Amino acid sequence: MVHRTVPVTVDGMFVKVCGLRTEGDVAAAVDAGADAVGFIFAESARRVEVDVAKRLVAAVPSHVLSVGVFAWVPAAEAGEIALAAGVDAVQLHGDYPPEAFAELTGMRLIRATALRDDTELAVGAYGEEMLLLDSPMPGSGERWDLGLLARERPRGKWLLSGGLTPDNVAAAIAGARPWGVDVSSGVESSRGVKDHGLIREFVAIAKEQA
Ligand SMILES: O=C(O)c1ccccc1N[C@@H]1O[C@H](COP(=O)(O)O)[C@@H](O)[C@H]1O
Repeated sequence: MVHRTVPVTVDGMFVKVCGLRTEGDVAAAVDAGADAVGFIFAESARRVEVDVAKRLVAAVPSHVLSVGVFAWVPAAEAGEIALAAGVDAVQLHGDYPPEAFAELTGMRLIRATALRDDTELAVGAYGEEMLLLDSPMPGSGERWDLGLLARERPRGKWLLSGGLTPDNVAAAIAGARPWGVDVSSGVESSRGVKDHGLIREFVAIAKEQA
């Protein structure tokens, strides 16, 4: 645990809104009913510095999970930044082996990966609390072939992500049947700039699908 122990109590579909950069973004996501909010520490137009993230995390109520998002950095480095920012959980994107997750024992973890033939689909296999299936280009707004889930799909706390929008999230949930969804690009007016109306719309539609 990084910041505080927040049991994830979910009302219907778990919804994470990611890439928040301002207090207004946090308020919009929380007021909309998001279960989790994400702050990007990876190379991105959405990246926030640790001191900014710390301020934003302080504005997240205790019933909402705050998540630090990292990509292809050493796990220990991600853990240090997460601790400094005070987020509740660490989301790791990349081909991290189980040993990398083991370095973060005690933290709440989200294992983020694109779906490939050899992807471990058992949620918790690497010690993670949630599994996130995303497009091969995280944060790009690109969709991926949900038909790949026909062969095998995860069970339990897994999140669908990659190119979701208010217009396509209902169909995506119906097809993939995830435990939760995660969005960034699809609730923006331009890259890195959140549209609060789209956040409200996305969360409301996703929550209706449970
Ligand atoms: O949002 C980013 O820029 C980003 C950068 C590096 C790793 C992950 C990133 N975001 C994650 O991507 C999905 C959202 O994807 P989309 O924009 O909705 O297609 C979400 O899991 C973010 O945490």
